Amino acid sequence: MKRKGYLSWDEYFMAVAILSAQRSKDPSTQVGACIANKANKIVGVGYNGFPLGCDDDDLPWGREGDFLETKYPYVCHAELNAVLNSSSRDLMDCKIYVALFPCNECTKVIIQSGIKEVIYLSDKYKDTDQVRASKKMFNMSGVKCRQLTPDRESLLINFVATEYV
Ligand SMILES: O=c1ccn([C@H]2C[C@H](O)[C@@H](COP(=O)(O)O)O2)c(=O)[nH]1
Ligand SMILES: [Zn+2]
Repeated sequence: MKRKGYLSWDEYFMAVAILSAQRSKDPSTQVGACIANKANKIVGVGYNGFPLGCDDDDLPWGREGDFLETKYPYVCHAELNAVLNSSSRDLMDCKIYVALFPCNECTKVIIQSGIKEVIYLSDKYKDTDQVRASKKMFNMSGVKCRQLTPDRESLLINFVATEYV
C-alpha cells in the first residue's frame, strides 16, 4: 500500500518556495517563488535579494527613512528572480507559487512571461494600491489567482543523517 501523508503538488511547490525564501537576507520579509510547468516540473526558483555583484552587507536592509537608504530601490523581488533564473525561456501556461501575493511590478513580469496561475499563501499587503493594481492586471489578463490553504500547518526538514540509514 502506498505511503500516506505525502505532499500534494501544491504543497510540494509551495514548500520549495518557502524553502527558497530561507535564502533571503531581508530581516523583515523573506519571499520565495517556485515556477512549475504543466508537467509538474520545477523550471525556476527565486527569493528576494540584491542584484548580482551588490554585496548584501554594503546596501541597506532598512524600510524607513530616505528612499536611497532603504532596501526598496535595490532589492530584486522573488518572482522576478524566479523568472530570470528559469531554465526555460518559455513559461507559457506555467504556475508560480509564492509565499506573498505579488506586487504590481512582479505582476507585470508574471503576466509578460506567460505564467497563467498564481498560488499564494499570504496577502498581507492586500490593502495597498500596489496589490490592488496587481489584482486589476491579473483579472484583465486572465491570470488565475488562488490562495492555498494547505492540509498541514508545517513541515519538518531534518538534517540528521542517522534518520536516513
Ligand atoms: O512581490 C513581491 C513583493 C515584495 N517582495 C520583497 C521585497 C522586499 O524584500 C520584501 C518586502 O519588504 P517589507 O519589509 O515587507 O516591505 O519582500 C517580493 O519579493 N515580491
Ligand atoms: Zn514584487
